[in-house]
Amino acid sequence: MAEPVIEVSGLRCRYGEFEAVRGIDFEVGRGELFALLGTNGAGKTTAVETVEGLRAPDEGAVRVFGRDPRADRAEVRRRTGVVLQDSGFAGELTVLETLRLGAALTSRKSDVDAAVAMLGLDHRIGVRVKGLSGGERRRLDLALAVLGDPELLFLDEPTTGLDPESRRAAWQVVQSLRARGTTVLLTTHYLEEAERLAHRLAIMHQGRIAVAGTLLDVLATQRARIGFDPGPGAVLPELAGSAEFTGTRVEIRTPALQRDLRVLLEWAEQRGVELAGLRAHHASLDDVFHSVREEVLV
Ligand SMILES: Nc1ncnc2c1ncn2[C@@H]1O[C@H](COP(=O)(O)OP(=O)(O)OP(=O)(O)O)[C@@H](O)[C@H]1O
Repeated sequence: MAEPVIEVSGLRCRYGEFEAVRGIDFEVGRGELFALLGTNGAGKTTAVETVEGLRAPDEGAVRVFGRDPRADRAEVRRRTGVVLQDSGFAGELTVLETLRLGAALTSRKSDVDAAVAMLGLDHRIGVRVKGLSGGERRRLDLALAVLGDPELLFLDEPTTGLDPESRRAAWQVVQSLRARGTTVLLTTHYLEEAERLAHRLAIMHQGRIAVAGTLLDVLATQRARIGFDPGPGAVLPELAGSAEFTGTRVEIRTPALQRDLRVLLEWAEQRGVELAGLRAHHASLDDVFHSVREEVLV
């Protein structure tokens, strides 16, 4: 991995007696987009707030740029952008005034025009913030966070509440940040968002990381699926996976997708039959998430 920008080891966080984060480890390398997913109440916000230096670990260690984000808050903050759920700026200010205020508050050299252009807000700069749509507000939040081109960006559920079109527009912005080499820690409830944007991801459940890695690593924790209609009285060949019949259709869950598919295609070829309605695919992130929630992977 590239030089780590975020290092979390053995992190535990408690609220009184309740342990919300129960010993998690992860690293985010320079230029990497790392997505933290999880079931409700899994501990994502608590973990990210600790990385942001907003709360102290009860146990374990957090390093950002090799520093303690609380003890060296000024230095870490100078190199970091944060997208909050709501920027909290006054609704009476225009978009341009808000961005200028944001630029004045960051110690990095900020290019307001570049942020406006990147986020496609050019035609809205004279509009008061209270007159923006939800999607435009989120883009303004993003524009504020990318002022001064931070090395590290925390994106906390950046597309929550957006319609599909605004969500796609926000993804484009995140993709351009990714292309520029900005390191990003993203938390999201949208599996598709993580699937499209993240280099690596982790799924948390009840304070622990249940599964982590590249998308392929994570998908490989679940069996792939092959489904087709074998026709009446068919006896399937021996497969690595297990078959389950529902009506006329058979569903095979297999750890060896390519091998079982080859065996089935050869079998069909020899019998001179079509595998009607054939579908073969790796597990989806949704399958993995479901297994985590059902605690199969914890
Ligand atoms: N201030 C608090 N006092 C007591 N318990 C808290 C506090 N904040 C969070 N918790 C509990 O800690 C656990 C983790 O919460 P956290 O907000 O970190 O999870 P999350 O993964 O971000 O959840 P969600 O996806 O639902 O927003 C939850 O069970 C939550 O109820």
